[in-house]
Amino acid sequence: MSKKIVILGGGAWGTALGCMAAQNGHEVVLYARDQATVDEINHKHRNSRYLGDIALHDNLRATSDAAAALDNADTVLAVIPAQSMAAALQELKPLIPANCPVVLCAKGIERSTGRLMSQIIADILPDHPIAALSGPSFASDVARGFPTAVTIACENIAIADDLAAQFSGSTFRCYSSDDLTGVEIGGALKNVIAVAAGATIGKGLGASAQAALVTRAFAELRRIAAAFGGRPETLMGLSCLGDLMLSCSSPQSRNYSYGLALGRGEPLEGLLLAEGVATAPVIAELCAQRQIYAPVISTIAALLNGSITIDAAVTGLLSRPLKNED
Ligand SMILES: NC(=O)C1=CN([C@@H]2O[C@H](COP(=O)(O)OP(=O)(O)OC[C@H]3O[C@@H](n4cnc5c(N)ncnc54)[C@H](OP(=O)(O)O)[C@@H]3O)[C@@H](O)[C@H]2O)C=CC1
Ligand SMILES: O=C(CO)COP(=O)(O)O
Repeated sequence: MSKKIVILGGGAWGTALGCMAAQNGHEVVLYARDQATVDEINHKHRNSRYLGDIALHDNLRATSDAAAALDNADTVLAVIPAQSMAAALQELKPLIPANCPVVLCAKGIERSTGRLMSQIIADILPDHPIAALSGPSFASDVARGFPTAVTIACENIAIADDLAAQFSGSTFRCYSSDDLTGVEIGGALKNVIAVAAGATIGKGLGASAQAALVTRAFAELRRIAAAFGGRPETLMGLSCLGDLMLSCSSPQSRNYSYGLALGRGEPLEGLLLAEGVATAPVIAELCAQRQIYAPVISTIAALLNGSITIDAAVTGLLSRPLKNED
């Protein structure tokens, strides 16, 4: 059944998800604060600032009027970067219709508080069903209609199933899960590992070191997810393992590209926002507070704050004594 889907955020991922939802026959309104982006989407079916010359779906409409966008929304997708999510939702809160599910599409943890995105929603919009959409999916692939699969998680599985049905189409497949925390942890933490994978390759340490690092990190992410109340097996799916495969190997990933530049000793200014860089120290701190054994994350945090070199980080990690499933 056709729904009114409202996308908050006119960047690469919001625009791509808007195209996908329009392709599925929904009425889609994208809220972007930048009027030039709105005009370009409505008149030229492009978002050149974020998606180059990719032709957008004809039925994707945009507006900078948040009240008009959110009026009678059935489902809201929050596609604003993690560090800006709380401020944006606080501002838009009075406009979001009661009981309307909010689907989090950002991957990250709030740096200033250590909150997962779902904790932000629970604090700001406590009466709304919360879901997360996550998995291996580059915006440009989805906007072009390339085949993609993701997970949609909500603690109420009936809502997750309903959302998965709303967004699944001929080129975009959604699997449902009731493990919101597990899905969120996988999506947020893979960004950190992608930076490290890129740095390993950029430094010329080889694909074998990259594979060892990512595999050890994956074991660690499963432990961290369990400590936060998620199910380790959830991380075997698209939202963690799938996204590690994508983000730890492709220069299309901002996080991997940031790591490549770091490893090569290239200038980092001007690179696109790499969420893993913001997230690594927060996760390391949260793990330390909860006494979670997280050598990979803490080593990456130390690398990013400049207190150790990449060689020391990679060789140090690979020579640590083994513990449990490491
Ligand atoms: N790009 C991708 O391939 C994928 C991205 N994601 C996740 O999606 C999230 C967003 O990424 P992406 O779309 O690529 O980021 P972009 O940098 O492309 O776009 C971010 C958008 O958010 C808008 N924005 C920022 N702050 C606010 C605010 N306070 N109110 C309203 N709008 C705001 C920006 O507006 P303005 O243009 O005016 O600055 C911009 O349009 C990230 O968490 C990322 O991890 C997930 C899967 C794939
Ligand atoms: O999450 C993504 C793909 O699944 C996008 O990754 P980056 O943020 O590293 O570009």
